[in-house]
Amino acid sequence: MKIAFIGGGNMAAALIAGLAGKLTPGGNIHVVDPNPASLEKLRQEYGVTVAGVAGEAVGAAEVLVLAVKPQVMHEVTQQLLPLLQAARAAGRSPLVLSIAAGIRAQDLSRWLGGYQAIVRTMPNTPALIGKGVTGMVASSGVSTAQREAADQILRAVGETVWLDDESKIDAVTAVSGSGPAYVFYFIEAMQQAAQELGLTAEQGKQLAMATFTGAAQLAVESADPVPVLREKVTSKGGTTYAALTSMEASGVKAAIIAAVKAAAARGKELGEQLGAAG
Ligand SMILES: NC(=O)C1=CN([C@@H]2O[C@H](COP(=O)(O)OP(=O)(O)OC[C@H]3O[C@@H](n4cnc5c(N)ncnc54)[C@H](O)[C@@H]3O)[C@@H](O)[C@H]2O)C=CC1
Ligand SMILES: O=C(O)[C@@H]1CCC=N1
Repeated sequence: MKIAFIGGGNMAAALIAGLAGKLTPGGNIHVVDPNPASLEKLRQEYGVTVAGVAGEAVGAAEVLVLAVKPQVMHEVTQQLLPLLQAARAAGRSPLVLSIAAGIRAQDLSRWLGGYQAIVRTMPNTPALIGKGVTGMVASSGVSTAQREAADQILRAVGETVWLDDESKIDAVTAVSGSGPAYVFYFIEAMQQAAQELGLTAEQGKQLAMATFTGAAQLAVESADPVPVLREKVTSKGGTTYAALTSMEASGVKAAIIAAVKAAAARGKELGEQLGAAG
């Protein structure tokens, strides 16, 4: 499979790490980015071919992964438009796979001259260690083979969840796309509490990290549902009860739910604002 990445930043690097030499040889991956330092790093690590601007190698790819910030997506589509038009004229329609937050497939399609073979995805940063999860939705012009190719690309860095309706991708963005930041925020708070209670930074870090990874793994592996696991930690009148009662009194759960909804609303708003271009 020949894959071209438009944008060679954090998320592209995570995907390339999962793909190069596994799903496809590094030499079959082409990366376009105006930043020479990012390109050189990717070229050295994975043997990918690189370019500062999109050219022939992009037009020749079977999959174009759009991995730039949402704010530059319109400009990038205008650079890709002639290459896709040439591919179409030659009887090919490469799959366009976007990982950008907020950008709607209908806008990508319009910016790309009515192009229909588009898969919109929302990965997350644990993809960097092969533990990502990605929500995905396919436009009507995507073939079964292209859908499978998109799934393979994202499965190279974790799990995939297919959606039947693009409007749900804002919820995915809010839950799992932004989600790692919420977890890191909670870890930071636990570490700060550990230090305020007299533990060293190193001890607080070790305790918080092991608690998070251990509890998350237990939740995945246990036959018990998560609320039951929580109850098993919570002795009546004990320490956990004191902590959870304090959290309830502070409205922590309601605040988390409101925060996730704010992220979903921002995703929708970004889509509407950026979609107005072009
Ligand atoms: N960071 C995250 O947690 C997640 C990010 N995303 C999405 O992934 C996309 C990329 O995000 P990151 O990798 O974090 O950003 P990044 O800033 O690390 O990478 C973006 C890259 O695009 C390059 N670029 C800028 N203009 C370009 C152009 N005209 N042509 C080619 N490349 C160009 C930049 O030089 C940069 O290397 C964004 O749309 C974001 O919404 C999706 C899921 C999670
Ligand atoms: O914060 C953002 O907009 C991106 C999308 C999901 C994670 N980071």
